[in-house]
Amino acid sequence: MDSITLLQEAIKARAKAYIPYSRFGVGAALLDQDGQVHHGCNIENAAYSVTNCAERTALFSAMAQGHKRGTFKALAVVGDTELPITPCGACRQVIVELCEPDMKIILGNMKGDIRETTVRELLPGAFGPDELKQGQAPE
Ligand SMILES: O=c1ccn([C@H]2C[C@H](O)[C@@H](CO)O2)c(=O)[nH]1
Ligand SMILES: [Zn+2]
Repeated sequence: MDSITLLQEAIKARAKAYIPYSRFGVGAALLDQDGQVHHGCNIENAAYSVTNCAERTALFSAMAQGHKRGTFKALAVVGDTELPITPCGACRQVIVELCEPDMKIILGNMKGDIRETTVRELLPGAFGPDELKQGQAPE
């Protein structure tokens, strides 16, 4: 599936956003290794900080369907921004956790601007699963 098609899926996902507070809809489309697309949208909350972004919704939805860390092929994200949307820090951390460093990230806006990047570029120097040493309790 090409980048434009995945971005079009992200636009479809954006229509499902639950955004009573910000009115700022975001859509995400996650391509898995079987060629299936998992939609994500932002889902806000009256307790604002509990809001889930579109990117995390797509990843968590796919994981809940049984897809595994590191098996995803691409993630497209779209919002009504001046420049292609740029994921928040929390989502970057979750993307690093669940996606390979060289996985493609396609960022877009509603005017058709597109920026392609990678997981590695989105969060350089990330603290990820490889940094955790198991079973070493502090002295
Ligand atoms: O990449 C982004 C940036 C923002 N939002 C959401 C969070 C909140 O609902 C609204 C405004 O920040 O947009 C996303 O879903 N993804
Ligand atoms: Zn986010």
